[in-house]
Amino acid sequence: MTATLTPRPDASARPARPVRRIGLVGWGAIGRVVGTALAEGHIPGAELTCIIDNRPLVDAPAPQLSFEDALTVCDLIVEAAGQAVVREWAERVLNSGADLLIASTGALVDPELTGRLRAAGPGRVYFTGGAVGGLDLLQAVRGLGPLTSVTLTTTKLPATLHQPWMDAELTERLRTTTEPVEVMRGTARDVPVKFPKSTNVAASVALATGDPALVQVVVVADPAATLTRHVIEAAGPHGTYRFEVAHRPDEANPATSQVVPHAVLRSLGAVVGRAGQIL
Ligand SMILES: NC(=O)C1=CN([C@@H]2O[C@H](COP(=O)(O)OP(=O)(O)OC[C@H]3O[C@@H](n4cnc5c(N)ncnc54)[C@H](OP(=O)(O)O)[C@@H]3O)[C@@H](O)[C@H]2O)C=CC1
Ligand SMILES: O=C([O-])CC(=O)C(=O)O
Repeated sequence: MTATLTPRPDASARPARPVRRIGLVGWGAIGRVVGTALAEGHIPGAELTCIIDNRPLVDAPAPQLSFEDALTVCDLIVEAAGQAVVREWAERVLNSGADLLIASTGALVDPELTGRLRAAGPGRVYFTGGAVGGLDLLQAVRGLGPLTSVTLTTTKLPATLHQPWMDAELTERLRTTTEPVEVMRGTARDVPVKFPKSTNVAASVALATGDPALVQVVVVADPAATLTRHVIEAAGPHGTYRFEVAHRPDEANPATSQVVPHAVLRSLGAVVGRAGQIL
């Protein structure tokens, strides 16, 4: 085929990419590490413009703003606060024109919300792989056709899995067990809602593999789990896949693995990346 193609404008004539103005939601286990790294200039092309958090902050390296005010000054919001924030704010962020990077992926198993987010804009929505790996490969495998089975087994310290909806017997079992206890078995549609601060990974696997109902999730409380474990096993006509990670939990918030803020920074680096980096 022959075609007459217009030459690309000279690079020097193109405007330089503006530094992205980041609004960080959540100054907790994830947010403090992300915000400190941003304030120290570790992510080329991104500056920490403001922080949004429920509590008054005394030690923050950027001004604390309300969500409404943040949307008037930021062009990329990084969510590290919780699923409720995604439900309440994601659509407004995108409609304001800002992009959104989500850590609390569990909110995204709700098809009504994801439908609204797909229709919103001009902002774009991104999610971080967070505590699990292999998602890029699982996304690529979908190009070959659907997977036939996906399982995630998450094992954590019992205290990080206790939930207000649990009955007295299960609560006591989690408090006293000396052995692993299976606390829930379900799909990625159901599990992240039941453990909103500790099984977002199930939703992340579902986002990568394309169907929350296909992802079988087993949640295990193990008093010996000084490392948090996530095992993803998937199979389809084109191959079989297994990814296993074991993370040291954050000291202040052991529901969250220490690696997660660094996964957020890695995702952010890819979104805002500059010439001079291999992305
Ligand atoms: N994708 C993944 O692999 C992972 C995702 N996550 C997600 O990230 C979230 C944050 O994790 P982590 O940093 O460990 O949690 P933390 O509880 O340590 O910190 C969350 C911070 O956000 C604040 N916050 C909560 N709701 C709001 C709100 N509506 N507006 C402003 N601030 C708010 C909290 O304040 P307060 O305490 O007053 O509510 C707290 O300061 C988790 O809830 C989970 O959903 C976590 C781990 C892994
Ligand atoms: O940090 C982790 O290991 C996983 C986690 O809390 C989550 O997925 O919500």
